[in-house]
Amino acid sequence: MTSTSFEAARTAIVAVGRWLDGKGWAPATSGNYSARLDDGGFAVTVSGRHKGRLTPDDVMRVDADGASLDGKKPSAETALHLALYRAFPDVGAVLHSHSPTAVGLSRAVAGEGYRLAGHEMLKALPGIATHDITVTLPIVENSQDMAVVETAIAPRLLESGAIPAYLIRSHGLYGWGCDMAEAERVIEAIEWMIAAELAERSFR
Ligand SMILES: CSC[C@@H](O)[C@@H](O)C(=O)COP(=O)(O)O
Ligand SMILES: [Zn+2]
Repeated sequence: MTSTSFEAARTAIVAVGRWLDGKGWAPATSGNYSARLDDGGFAVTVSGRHKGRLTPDDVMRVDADGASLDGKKPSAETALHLALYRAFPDVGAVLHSHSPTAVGLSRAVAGEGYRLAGHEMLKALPGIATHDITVTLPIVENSQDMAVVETAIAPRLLESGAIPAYLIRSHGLYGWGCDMAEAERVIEAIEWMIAAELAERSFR
């Protein structure tokens, strides 16, 4: 499923906000979520709302250019969501989380990516059927100008073996999937692998 009704998207987005906040991955109004709609538009979280306390009214509609269709103010990062829907027609949902572990990794590690290798959890990512693989989680620099972030990440998304996630340094994690369940799985799997690597280092 790559698109859904607005009402179903609202329900799914409210629920995913509660889940991410419960994990500690959506503090202090951070994060934003979206879904592709049947009518060609997109459901996205209203800017500035606490994502663990969303109501259906905190989920709004935008067109493919990000213009508000109901007078509300869309997420400041709507352009990053729309870029993913444009690049991948089979993407149905995009999630953005702000976990301390993922952000800590992005600050501690220099360079343009972080390699994840050998984890059984890699099989939670779409298209991966073995632990015996190395993937790169791209890291791009943060900017308040979404066009700058989008330009930095665009070529990385199309690399061979690219995974459906990236980190913005000192900011947070983006993950996506064909539907909300797959996007949740991607975020949860990446977060888990980052936490596992942190645990591994602490044991050494
Ligand atoms: C402390 S709020 C973090 C924001 O600046 C931003 O990064 C974010 O994730 C939420 O912005 P929003 O406009 O509510 O979608
Ligand atoms: Zn953010």
